[in-house]
Amino acid sequence: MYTNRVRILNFRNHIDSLYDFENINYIEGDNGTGKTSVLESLFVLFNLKSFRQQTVKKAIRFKQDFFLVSAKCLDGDFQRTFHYRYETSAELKDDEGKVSGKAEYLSMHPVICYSPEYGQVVSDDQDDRRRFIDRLSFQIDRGHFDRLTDLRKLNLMKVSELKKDRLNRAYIDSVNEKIVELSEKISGTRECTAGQINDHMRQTYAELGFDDGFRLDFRSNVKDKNLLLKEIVDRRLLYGSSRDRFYSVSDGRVYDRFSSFGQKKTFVLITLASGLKLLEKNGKNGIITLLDDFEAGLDKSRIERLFHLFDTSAQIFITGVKNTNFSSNHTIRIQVKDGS
Ligand SMILES: Nc1ncnc2c1ncn2[C@@H]1O[C@H](COP(=O)(O)OP(=O)(O)OP(=O)(O)O)[C@@H](O)[C@H]1O
Repeated sequence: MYTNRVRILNFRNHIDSLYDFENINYIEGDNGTGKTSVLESLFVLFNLKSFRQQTVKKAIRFKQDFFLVSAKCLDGDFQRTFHYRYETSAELKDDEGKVSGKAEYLSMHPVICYSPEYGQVVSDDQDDRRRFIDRLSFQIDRGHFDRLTDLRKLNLMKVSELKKDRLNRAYIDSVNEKIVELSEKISGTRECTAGQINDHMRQTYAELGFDDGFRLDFRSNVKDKNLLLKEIVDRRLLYGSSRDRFYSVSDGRVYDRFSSFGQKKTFVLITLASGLKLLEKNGKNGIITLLDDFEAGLDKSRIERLFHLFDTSAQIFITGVKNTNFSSNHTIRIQVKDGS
């Protein structure tokens, strides 16, 4: 996917902005002018959710009823315009009308995104870490998406039964049978994706000559079936893929919090770049990379070496206060500010 032009209407501080893009785009502007929001609008369009810790609805410009993001894209050899409108719910259209089939749409244009607003593998919330691996896993294996949807439904059914005074054990056992089967598959897929990311990461850390070689450590409880009995005693969900956890590990030590900002940012960027390589290896192309506030906190040589990891993407969008490292690329200076 290649985005030629985007129109952003009533989206955060953007009243009605129009931008033309090239291969590598640098979106430059003072703080609060709406640089991140440009990337966010593209992310929302292609991922159907925001990377900020907020629902998409919050992006509607204050005092307005809806937002609209329209993008003229090159999809292989075809020109297509996508429109994502949010009023009370999301509505996605292309030139031919309503776009249906969420899984297919998402798999059509994978997006790799770095933003300080987007926790992913270093989020305090394990749900975000799982989601990061799931997005990559699902790009490789569409079945992963369906299995996650089914598991969510089964877990809800089990939780509602666990809340009842008198339990229907036969019902719980039959739900558990399916949960075990799905969880084993889901956790297996996640472990496999994390393993492949680790292979790329190991290689990248070595190639870049960084000695803080981090990797992802995957932990799952799906082999511990005793937890299914404990759930009945405790009356809460304890078993399955929804409890899978990911940790960042270096030299056998778990880093829940990184003391070095640069080390943490490097780890996230290398994880993302490894995700990009993994998708490419699995035949995905046309990948869009969003690098929000990319240069902040990184020295010049790190910026160059880390950026290089993404240069196979179909299109790259970088934001920053001042374009000093990418001045030979297409620069868009934005001045939206409060839009009033
Ligand atoms: N729903 C909304 N309606 C109107 N304005 C909003 C809304 N949500 C956020 N804003 C404003 O939009 C502006 C854009 O924020 P954004 O994070 O995109 O800026 P930025 O240029 O990336 O800033 P920084 O350099 O500080 O990261 C901010 O001034 C913010 O206050």
